[in-house]
Amino acid sequence: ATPPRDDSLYRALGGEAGVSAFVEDAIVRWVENPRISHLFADVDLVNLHTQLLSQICFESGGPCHYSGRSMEEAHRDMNIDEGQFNALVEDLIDAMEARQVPIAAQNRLLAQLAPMRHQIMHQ
Ligand code: HEM
Repeated sequence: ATPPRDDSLYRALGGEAGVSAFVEDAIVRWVENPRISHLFADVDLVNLHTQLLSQICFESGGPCHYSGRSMEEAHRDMNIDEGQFNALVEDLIDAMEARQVPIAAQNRLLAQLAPMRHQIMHQ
């Protein structure tokens, strides 16, 4: 039997409604951020929201499966540099702050996502 997943981070992020809300808020910020907006110009933002919701749900222990592309594949040919990576993360933090995600939960999620930078940058 598989042990039950620890969904404490998912719950601390506000579950499906909470994650959905801050992901939507973050996407609006990315699209409006002159440092990275050009990368989102031709992107299907509804699909992006769906994929990020399921990825963050999964990564935080929630009852979801991520069935989108690998991080290498999703960010291929964008040649994302460190400044752009940090710009996206700063907007994500602002979005979580605006949606009143507790700081401890913000930090746990960021720690979970940070190691992915190697699969995302310079692809
Ligand atoms: C830890 C950081 C990041 C995570 C977890 C992440 C996650 C994702 C996911 C799940 C998708 C959807 C993949 C799919 O549709 O199959 C995606 C797409 C995308 N990401 Fe990221 N991403 C991150 C960082 C970045 C950065 C730094 C940028 C640019 C500054 C970026 C730009 C994009 C764009 C433009 C797309 C849409 C690609 C397309 O639909 O063709 N991402 N990302």
